[in-house]
Amino acid sequence: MTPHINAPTGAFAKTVLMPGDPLRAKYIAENFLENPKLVTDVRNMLGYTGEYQGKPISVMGSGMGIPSMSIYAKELITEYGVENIIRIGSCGAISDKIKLMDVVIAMGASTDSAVNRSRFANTDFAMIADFNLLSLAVDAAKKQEANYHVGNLYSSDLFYSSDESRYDLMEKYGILGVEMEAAGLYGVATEYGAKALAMMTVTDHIRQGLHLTAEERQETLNEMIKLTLEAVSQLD
Ligand SMILES: O=P(O)(O)O[C@H]1O[C@H](CO)[C@@H](O)[C@H]1O
Ligand SMILES: O=c1cc[nH]c(=O)[nH]1
Repeated sequence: MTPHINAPTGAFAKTVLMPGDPLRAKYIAENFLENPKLVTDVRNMLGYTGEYQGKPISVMGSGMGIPSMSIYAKELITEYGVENIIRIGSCGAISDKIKLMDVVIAMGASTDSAVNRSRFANTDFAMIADFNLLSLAVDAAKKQEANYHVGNLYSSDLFYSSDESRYDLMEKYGILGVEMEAAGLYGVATEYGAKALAMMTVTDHIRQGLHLTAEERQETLNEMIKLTLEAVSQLD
């Protein structure tokens, strides 16, 4: 057990899906996994282990922002032997080429957070996804005929930013979506020797001021969840 996770040793599968919202973790466990069992509930950051197509898999909330994600991801890897972490989240798009409900698969993650510079002698380490997880996700997205994009994500410390000009820069540099955890997850996975990927559903269009309804969020997140489960079911 850790200060933040009250599951016994061995309670997590080697692959953990991590949405930001612990209630989304509950929803996924109850609707997509067989025999789901609650394994941790400290601070209501719910985590479950069940099976998908006969293979053990866990799902746990990460909370919002890099600090929260970093605590849980680090403890899952070093204290529970977790090998693969896949963030399944929501993001805001900037470019008109990206539509609401599209799926963004984060080959890389840029950030305004200082955590990765703290790790890497105050220099810029390129935060990238594990190539095998990325390939499996792309294969699953093709098979599912999802509208997907692969590229660079931006993990922002601020959900509410008054600097609108930053979105011009992000668009110029090809950022596909803005969210708040992926660059931290990639940093933790790199530091502690695990594999990571972040998959996002576009729930908001920042420039166009568009937002999915609650019902649309549910349906499109379902598509991403199925796609992710299909991808991780191919892991050894
Ligand atoms: O839907 P989740 O996974 O929480 O992701 C996004 O939503 C939250 C902000 O509303 C942040 O955590 C951001 O990264
Ligand atoms: O961080 C986030 C998440 C969803 N939508 C946004 O605009 N930003």
